[in-house]
This record gives sequence, structure tokens and C-alpha cells, in this order.
Amino acid sequence: MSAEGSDNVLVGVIGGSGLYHLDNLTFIKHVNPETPWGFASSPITICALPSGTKVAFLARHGPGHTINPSAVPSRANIAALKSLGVRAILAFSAVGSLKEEIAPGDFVLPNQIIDRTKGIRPASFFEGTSVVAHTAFGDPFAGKFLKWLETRVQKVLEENGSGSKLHTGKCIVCMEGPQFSTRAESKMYRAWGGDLINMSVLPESKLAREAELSYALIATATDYDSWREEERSVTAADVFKTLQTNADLSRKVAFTVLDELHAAAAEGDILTEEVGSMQFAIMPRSVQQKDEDRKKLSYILPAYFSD
Ligand SMILES: CSC[C@H]1O[C@H](OP(=O)(O)O)[C@H](O)[C@@H]1O
Ligand SMILES: Nc1ncnc2[nH]cnc12
Repeated sequence: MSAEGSDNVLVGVIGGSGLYHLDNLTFIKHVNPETPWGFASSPITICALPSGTKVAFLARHGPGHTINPSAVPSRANIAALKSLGVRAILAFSAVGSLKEEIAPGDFVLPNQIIDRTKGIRPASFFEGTSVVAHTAFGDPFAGKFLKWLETRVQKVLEENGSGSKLHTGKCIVCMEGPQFSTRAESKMYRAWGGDLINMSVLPESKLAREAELSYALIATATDYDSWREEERSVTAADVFKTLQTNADLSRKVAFTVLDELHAAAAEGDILTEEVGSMQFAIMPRSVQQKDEDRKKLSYILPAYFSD
């Protein structure tokens, strides 16, 4: 672990489209660790809550939204956050709704994912190494963390009085993009049981699991994608309409939950499922693992790969 860990930053926030900063928190500094997978999307902002609790913030597409979803350096993003000492990641994403009851402006805590990426994104820390690992991903989000968030996010939405609803237990489809879906695809995802769609939750969530980090996504609905017969299909302009309001509300949610989340992370409360989860995922023939690969992997999993 790098010297950056001494900041005691246990919680990382990943901001998506529209959420490029947490300017309701106090800026402390930028850090930009070089990981074995390169640099993160942008320097990571270390910022403080009024209590002094520090958190790390990373803009997924860079602060000027210059990185398209297929090119987000997710391995570097997750590795960099882990190198700071982060144990839990609260990620935000702008999503399309595949269900009538999930309206633009609503917030959602998905618990399942359907993968419609096209295999062009590096999706594992083990890729290209002599180490094989088969990570359990049946429940792609941290279950206890999701439960923990439910009441807290609900409270912020109610207090905000904007009418934004919270939906839980939903399934998000992650498509490759950058173009939006056809009408036929949008309808197919509904038939498959998809409730939401974005271009970012994979491989981010898989990599968080490989790094034994607790990961939850707050999906903020911006549009109805392209399945509604009578409506025109989604455009970026539709997405932009709700992006700013959703981002403002996301900042309120972050401001409200981060102190308590830091405390829970410090106690190990919501982290028990992920820590240790890779132990039986890694194929055990360590004699055949190259030293250079063990060194690389020790950056994210020192418990298994530090000699
Ligand atoms: C701007 S519309 C499509 C774009 O928005 C979402 O980004 P993020 O998940 O980072 O909020 C979606 O995944 C696409 O990348
Ligand atoms: N309709 C949509 N499809 C994919 N990603 C999105 N992000 C926001 N809206 C989206």
C-alpha cells in the first residue's frame, strides 16, 4: 500500500455524468498515484466533511467529461482508490429507465446486472498475468452496503421534497455504447428483466469485487431510453435535462451519508462480505505464478500476493 494510505481515507466516491465534483465538501488536495494499470481517469480529490472526515472523489469520465464509457480506465480507478486505503466505494451513474414506474429524477439502488458490453474493456486485474482467478459475482453489489444505504438515501429524498422516489432491488443492463440502444434492443432488455440501462457499471463493479472493496451504485434516472412506442427515442439532450438536478441531489446524498459510511467502514461493519472473498477465487498453484505478476497484484491484494 502506498504512503497515501496515511490519510485514513476509507470511502471513495465515483461520480458519473453530471457529477464531476463534490463542491459541498472542503477541498484538501489532489493525489494521482501511478498504479500498475496506469493512472486514474483524473487526479483524485481528497475532500473533507464538516467533521473532518476525509473522502476520496473521482470523476469517472474526467472532470471535463473527456473519457468515453468504453475507455474509462476502470482498473486504474479502482486500484488507485484501494491504494489510498479506501474500503467502500459509493458510485453514482446517470441511467436510462426501462420501466414506467422509474421516472427521470428518481434514484435507484440496483442489485443485479446484465452484461451487454462487448469484451473490449479490460475487465480483470488478472488479465495478462500468470494468475487465474474466478471471482464470485452472483450478487454484484455489496448486499449489506445496499441495505445500509436504503433508509438513508430515502430520508434525503423525502427531506428534499422534490418528489424523487427511491427504487430498490432492480436490474441494470450495462451496454457498450457510446451510441444509445435501438428500440428493438430497448424492448429486448425489458423482456430480459432489465429495469435500468447505463454504460458504466461494468467492469467497475467487477474490479471492485476483485480488489475486495464494498461497492454500491446509486443510479439516477435521466430518461426512458427508447422502448416507449409513442415517444421519440432517447437523445443526449434528454439526458442533459435532468443531469444537473440529479447531480445536485446526489451531492446532498453524499454529504448526508459519508460521515456515517466512513464510521461503518472503520468498524468493518458493512465490509465483512468482501474482505477475504478472493481467497478461494485464486487458483492455488502459486509456484507457477511469476514474481512480477505477484508484485503487480500485491498492489490491490497485498494479503495474498505480498511475499
Ligand atoms: C450522458 S448519457 C450516457 C452516459 O451517461 C452515463 O454515464 P455515468 O454512468 O458515468 O453516469 C452512462 O453510463 C453513459 O456513460
Ligand atoms: N438511455 C440510456 N442508455 C444508456 N446509458 C444511459 N445513461 C443515461 N441514459 C442512458
